[in-house]
Parts: sequence; C-alpha cells; structure tokens
Amino acid sequence: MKFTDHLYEAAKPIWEKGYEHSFVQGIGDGSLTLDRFQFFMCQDYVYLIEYARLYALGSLKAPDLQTMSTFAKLLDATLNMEMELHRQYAEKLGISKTELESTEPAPTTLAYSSYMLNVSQRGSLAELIAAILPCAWSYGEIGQRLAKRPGAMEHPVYGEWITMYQSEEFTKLADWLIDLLNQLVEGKSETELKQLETIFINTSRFEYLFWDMAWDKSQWTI
Ligand SMILES: Cc1ncc(CN)c(N)n1
Repeated sequence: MKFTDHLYEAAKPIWEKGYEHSFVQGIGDGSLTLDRFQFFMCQDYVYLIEYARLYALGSLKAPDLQTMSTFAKLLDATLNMEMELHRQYAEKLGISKTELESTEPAPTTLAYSSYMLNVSQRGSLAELIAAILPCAWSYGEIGQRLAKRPGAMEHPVYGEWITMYQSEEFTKLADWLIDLLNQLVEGKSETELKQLETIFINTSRFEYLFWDMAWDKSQWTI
C-alpha cells in the first residue's frame, strides 16, 4: 500500500463529510445561492494567493532541478489557471479585480493559510506536500464526482467550476504531488510518517471548515 493510499483512507471520513456538505451539494445540483458562492470565491481567491506561495517554497526546498521546475509549473497553474477562473467569475458577478484581491481573509481562511505556511516553512519538503495535498487532491475528487451528475457541467453558473476541477489539467497537479510524496517518504521512521499524517488530517479538516465558513458566510465577529 502506498503511503498516500494510507493518508487517503485516514482522511476519507472527513473528505466524505466535505462532499456531502450543503455547499458542495448546492454546487452539484445548482441550488447554491449566489451570495454564498460569491463569498466563497472572494475568500478562496485570497486563500489561493497564500497557497501559491507554498509552491514557490516547494521550489526552494526541491532537491533537484526537475522537482524545482515542476513546483514552478504548479505555481504558474495556480496563479494563471485556477485563479483565472475566480477572476472570470468575479467579472460575471460584478466584482472588480481590486475588490477580489483586497478581500479581508475571514478567520478560517487566515487560520488555514497560516497553518500551511507555518508547517511548510518550519518543515521538510514532505511536510510541505502533506500540508498542501488535501487542497489539490480533494477538489479534483469533488469535481470528478459532481461531473458525473447529468447536466452538472452545463449549469449556467456552477458548470464552469465543476468543469475546471474535474479536468485532467487540474487532477494531474495532485497526481504529481502524490508521486513525489511517496518517493520522499521512503526510509522515513514511523514517527515521521505519523507527523505527516497529522498534517494531512489537519489540512483536510480545514478543507471541511472552509465549506462551513462559505455556507455560513462567517466573518470576524469583533
Ligand atoms: C480552500 C480550497 N481548497 C482547495 C482548493 C483547490 N485548489 C481551493 N481552491 N480552495
């Protein structure tokens, strides 16, 4: 069993709850209200700015030129493919680029991105990947599951979101991280593997909390 298969099994109950979340189901059946989606896209945009920095950090920590170059491609894909989706949605929803970029991170957004940055700055490349992997992997899974629903990809609002996250272009980003993590864990001790699992579970939990935040549109209360 590959190490990432083990991680997948460990996080499965959390990911399943994420898939079943009213927000995700609302994207799938088109019932999600626009105000919630708009809140999500703005928070997600500023989250992705911080997330993209982790790919730059991955490039810094990379052991060889090929790995360095792949992290640079992942950085480019986040800034110019994934975040372009957000910019296009913002335009359609009447949100300017400046407004999008200057979104104040809500508590969950800030906690999630700060946790990833902290773990990745202090830790090894394997720890960095354990922190960022649920983000890339779980959205690919969600996209592919939602895409199987008849008509979901053709929905006038949410169709493009599903189309993007189910795409091969997006899912191959996670595949590459999965392969690299499996290589990096060779020879690691049980304690080190457990630490990687803890990080992976924590960011999986944050993924769930992000759906919750978007559903409730929860902001700072003080
Ligand atoms: C919170 C979150 N998690 C994951 C993804 C997919 N990169 C995202 N855009 N936002």
